[in-house]
Amino acid sequence: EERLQYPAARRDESVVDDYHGVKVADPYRWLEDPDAEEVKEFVEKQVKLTDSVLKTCETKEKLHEKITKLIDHPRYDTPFKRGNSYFYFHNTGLQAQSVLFIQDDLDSEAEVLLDPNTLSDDGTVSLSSIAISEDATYLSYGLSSSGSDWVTIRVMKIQDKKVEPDTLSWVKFSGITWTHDGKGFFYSRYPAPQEGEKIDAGTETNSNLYHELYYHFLGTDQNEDVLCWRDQENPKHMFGSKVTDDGKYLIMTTEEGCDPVNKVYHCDLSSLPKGLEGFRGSKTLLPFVKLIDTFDAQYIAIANDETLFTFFTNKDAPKYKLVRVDLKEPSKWTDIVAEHEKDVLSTACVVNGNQLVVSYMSDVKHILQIRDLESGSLLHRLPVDIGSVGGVFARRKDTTFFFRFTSFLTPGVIHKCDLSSEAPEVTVFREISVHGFDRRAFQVTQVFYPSKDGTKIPMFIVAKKDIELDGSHPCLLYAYGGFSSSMTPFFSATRIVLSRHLGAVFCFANIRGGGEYGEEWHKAGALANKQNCFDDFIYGAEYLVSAGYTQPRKLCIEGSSNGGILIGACINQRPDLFGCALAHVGVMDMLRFHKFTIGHAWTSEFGCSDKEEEFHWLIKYSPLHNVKRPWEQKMDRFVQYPSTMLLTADHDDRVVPLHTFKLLATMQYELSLRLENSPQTNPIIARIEVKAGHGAGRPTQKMIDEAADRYAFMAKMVDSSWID
Ligand SMILES: O=C(NCC(=O)N1CCC[C@H]1C(=O)O)OCc1ccccc1
Repeated sequence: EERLQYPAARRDESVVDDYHGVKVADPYRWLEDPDAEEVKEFVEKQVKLTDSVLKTCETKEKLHEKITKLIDHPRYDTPFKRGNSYFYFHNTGLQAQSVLFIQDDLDSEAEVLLDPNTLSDDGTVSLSSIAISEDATYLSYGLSSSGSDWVTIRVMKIQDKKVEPDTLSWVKFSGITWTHDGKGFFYSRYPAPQEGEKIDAGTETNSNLYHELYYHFLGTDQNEDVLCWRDQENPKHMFGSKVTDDGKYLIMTTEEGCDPVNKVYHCDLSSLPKGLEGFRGSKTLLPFVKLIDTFDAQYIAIANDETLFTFFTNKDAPKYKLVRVDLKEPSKWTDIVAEHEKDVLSTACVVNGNQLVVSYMSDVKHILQIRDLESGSLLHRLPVDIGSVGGVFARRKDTTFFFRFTSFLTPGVIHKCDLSSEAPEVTVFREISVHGFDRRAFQVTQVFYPSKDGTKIPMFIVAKKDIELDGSHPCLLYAYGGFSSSMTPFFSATRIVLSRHLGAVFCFANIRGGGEYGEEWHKAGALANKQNCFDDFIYGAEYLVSAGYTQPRKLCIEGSSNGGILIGACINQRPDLFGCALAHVGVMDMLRFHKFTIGHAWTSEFGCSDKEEEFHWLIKYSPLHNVKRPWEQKMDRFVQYPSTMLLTADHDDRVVPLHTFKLLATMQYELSLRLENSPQTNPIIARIEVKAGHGAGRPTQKMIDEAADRYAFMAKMVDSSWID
């Protein structure tokens, strides 16, 4: 087939860095400036090239239509109580953003409280967080534009839905937590940009440093807010806040990266002589007591009775446990729910006065239990199918709570659990049905295949029932592998369409780096062990081929963000194993990622090229630095890179687009431009979205458009035919 004409991108051979004596060229360094005319031209040419390729992907329109139809079903999230009202999010199907509803009772008329779709004409303003005051008088909410991490906090009076003038800017990576007097709330922010420092809400690449914790008094200007905490000596530190259920304590957590470890400071708000008012206009920080002042474990406060606190922790418990401490005797800790020998404690939430709702992850499936808060002893097991439980928003004073259940073949069920009688009563509160989807046509299998070092890796395989294991099927293999983030079953309308109309098998490999088996599993795929993630994924692909599900030229691999590294590294290491590769918002320059926006927080997972030993970990797998021509390697047969689509967006300030731009230019040059008649005929392209970010808050239409594009590309490249 004809070879693509790639746009030539300038190579500045003069840019060579010295990492601990090792010279590393970075000829596309100029692509790191999103505002440079030359970069805008680069993007324009790449968009044109990609559009020309997408025009030849004939399943695009049909995929778009089928995905739109299947996504167009009403979706609800779990209801939660504040004051005497219930709140829940709902999407009728194709709304750009879900809408927040309020109702007095579960079966009374619900009305719209906040509809983010009215905040922009193209649905690109999204709700990033909400917090309702204790008596449900006020709703404070964070708005983000074009998918950026930057948030503007607003406040609405619930009773008349009037939006107050309060507007808080420069908010990022922030919770919102009200004091129970309803006078205001704690939130986190970054300092306003210095003179001349360009911050334009999501397209800048400046590093986010010197996080601060503030308290905002309702009805005042942001510049009157009380600075509660900051740490000038530790620019990477980030501060979270939570007011306890009894309204008495402010619990502040400090993180310095993405590892599940944090400090815990507490402040007894009732002991402040003049309350928080006493701090207005002063630079004095709040008087915190340091309960935990190291980063050797994670501690999340889940309940307290006066000074007796219950914490969710991984201290000496990589599969997590619940512990208790009296603030008056901070060195005496006792186990309440001991670490399970196999299952990972995932969530714990106090409910019904003195009970706990806890969920465990057992071989990547959730178990739900009710336990006694005081002793931790098991009271009830709640019946849930094989799948994922989420959205448990319980309050100590509620006897009822709701939870969401989903799985690969269950679009989403909201269950209600009533604990008012002796035995819990679990009922279906809302069932999300997807018309035209018949789960009986599909089957889900969980396999445990051995990786390179023999470690058993779980993988979910979803396929139409009774397929022939003759290697003929297109297959989509997805993984993430990092940040102790676990990938449990979830419903994807898009993948159902791929299965039904392209005959695709879709798979999810729970590779190391995730949290599926606790912190050991996470650490086994991080820092010096990152290659385990790639081995796990490669062996998963080999398993799918040897078991007859698919064959290399029909196998498409896909990953996002940290999962984008996975894709970049795997096509570098095994270009022969895949027919297609889709890498979303990947971190592709592992030597420089820590210099941009929040990248510095990821050194806990990847290490940092500033350190010699860690540089040698990173240079070995960094996608940008390991693009090699397979036909020049000692590959045992003629090999080229799979057809590759890199995806990014102009307002992605989590993983800045420069990673994708630099890898794209490098692959197009090394594999094609630098040779006459290169053997690389598989396309290497990028899909660059505008007015979009890392993914959170992306409007439905943009998600459908992107899915249709990338899977039409996949369909063409693995040469799968449409099934009506
Ligand atoms: O950076 C992340 N999360 C990690 C993240 O988004 N990553 C990690 C690598 C690339 C990208 C991804 O995989 O989505 O969130 C910001 C944050 C908040 C609080 C404390 C530290 C950091």
